[in-house]
Amino acid sequence: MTDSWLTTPEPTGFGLDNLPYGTVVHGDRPPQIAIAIGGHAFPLGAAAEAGLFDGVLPDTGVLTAPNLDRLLAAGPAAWRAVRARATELLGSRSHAEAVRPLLVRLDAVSNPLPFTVADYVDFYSSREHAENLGRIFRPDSAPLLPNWTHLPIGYHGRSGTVVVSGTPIMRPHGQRLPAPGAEPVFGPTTRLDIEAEVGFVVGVPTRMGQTVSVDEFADHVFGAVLVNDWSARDIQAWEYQPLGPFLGKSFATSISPWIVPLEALAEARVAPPRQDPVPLPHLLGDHWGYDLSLRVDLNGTTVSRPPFAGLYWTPAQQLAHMTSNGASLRTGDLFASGTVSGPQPGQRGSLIELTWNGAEPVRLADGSTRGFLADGDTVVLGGSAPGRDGTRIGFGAVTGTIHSR
Ligand SMILES: O=C(O)/C=C/C(=O)CC(=O)CC(=O)O
Ligand SMILES: [Ca+2]
Ligand SMILES: [Mg+2]
Repeated sequence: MTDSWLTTPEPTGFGLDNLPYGTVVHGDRPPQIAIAIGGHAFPLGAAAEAGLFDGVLPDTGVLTAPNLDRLLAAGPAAWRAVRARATELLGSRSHAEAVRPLLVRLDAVSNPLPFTVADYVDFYSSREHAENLGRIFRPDSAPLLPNWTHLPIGYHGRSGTVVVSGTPIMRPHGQRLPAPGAEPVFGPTTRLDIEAEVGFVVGVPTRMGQTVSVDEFADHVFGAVLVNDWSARDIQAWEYQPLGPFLGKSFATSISPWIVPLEALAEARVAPPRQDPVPLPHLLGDHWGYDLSLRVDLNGTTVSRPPFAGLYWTPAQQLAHMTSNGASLRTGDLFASGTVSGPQPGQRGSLIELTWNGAEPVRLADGSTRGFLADGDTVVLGGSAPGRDGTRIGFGAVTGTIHSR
């Protein structure tokens, strides 16, 4: 926040070098897009109507739209132009008089889903996570299947149940085996879990037959959000072979309301991990990882701090792989990294790993323990990245509370 004329009592991670985008509702005004700055939202619809973005984009409707769909589709040149103008408006004191009356405190707005989620893909790119799940689900086989080091494994999820932070999570019902070898029963999951992930939001679409190379990542991807891919482990374990996750993961996936633009993550780029074997050519190019630090809080107790930097497959490789067969992209496609787990036990991004399938429950600050989630539990995922000059780029948070139905 040091460069802005706005000051906030405590660092929010929403400084001038971040400027994440979301959708806000306040008062009687219909939803509009906004940028978060410090403890405030800067509504871009109102700003455009006040003439503050005149001449910045050929189509001002992009800024007065009810969500980010049109800005996502407008592409990198438009993203740069809006960001440059917002940086001027929020960074230079000469604009304070025009901007200040438009600002709304973040605690006075609600955040609808920031964009229309088109398709939703979930990868499986953390080697530590994949090995842990392999050991738990398939104890008699090698932890990694042979394809894992050759391509970013993923599956198509259910975009219609991607919800914004704060949306109540209904405990799913489904089939599970009450004991190994027993007959299946139907009822509420007894193994409700989280998955701490990072999701990337596609702006610029492609035609069918077109592919997106590793080098073209930034031509298509707008930014990143935190993702909690809620998972019912008992339903999953029974249903997943041979076609993969289905109802155990399709009931809800929560995302954080503010999309951090790729440009804000420039300082967070890190070299990708060494890949052995060297991937096939369609997965090679100029690519990088991101040094994002995640945090998982369960009812106010921090239970994990997953590091994103060590992920085996990078977001650019995920996108290249996802389009390598010629499948088209749509504006609003969301592809998530997969659960982020690091090598240390305190860095695991799911309860099934943290508690080793419930056998070693985690202890919370109130003295209670959890193998999996109980009704009434609240999970908050947070995240941040290094910014310029020692500052942090904040992702805000994605929260969800479990309800029975
Ligand atoms: O190994 C399995 O059978 C299942 C793995 C998962 O549940 C992981 C998944 O959804 C992808 C991810 O988040 O990494
Ligand atoms: Ca997942
Ligand atoms: Mg899900």
